[in-house]
Amino acid sequence: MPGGTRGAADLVAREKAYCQELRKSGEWVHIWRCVGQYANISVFDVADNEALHRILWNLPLFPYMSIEVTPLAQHPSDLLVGEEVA
Ligand SMILES: O=C(O)CC1=CCC(=O)O1
Repeated sequence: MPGGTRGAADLVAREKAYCQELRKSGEWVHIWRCVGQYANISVFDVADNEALHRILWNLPLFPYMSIEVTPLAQHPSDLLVGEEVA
């Protein structure tokens, strides 16, 4: 990473602020740490592929990440099926 330790710390701080902004807006629904790895699993609720692309592209750590995207659909056994989800 450019800027050594201080540059890395700045990027991580910007990543956290960006994440928290999107958590508050509701587009970044979950973020979980993968145990024993510097990795996370996140769930996004976005309008379309373009919205997800914009979010990921603008991640401060994006240039240093490996990202795998798995589109999800509602499961028919989900207790929330048929209910209005806020
Ligand atoms: O620490 C990570 O997994 C990278 C990251 C993404 C959002 C955030 O706050 O940190």
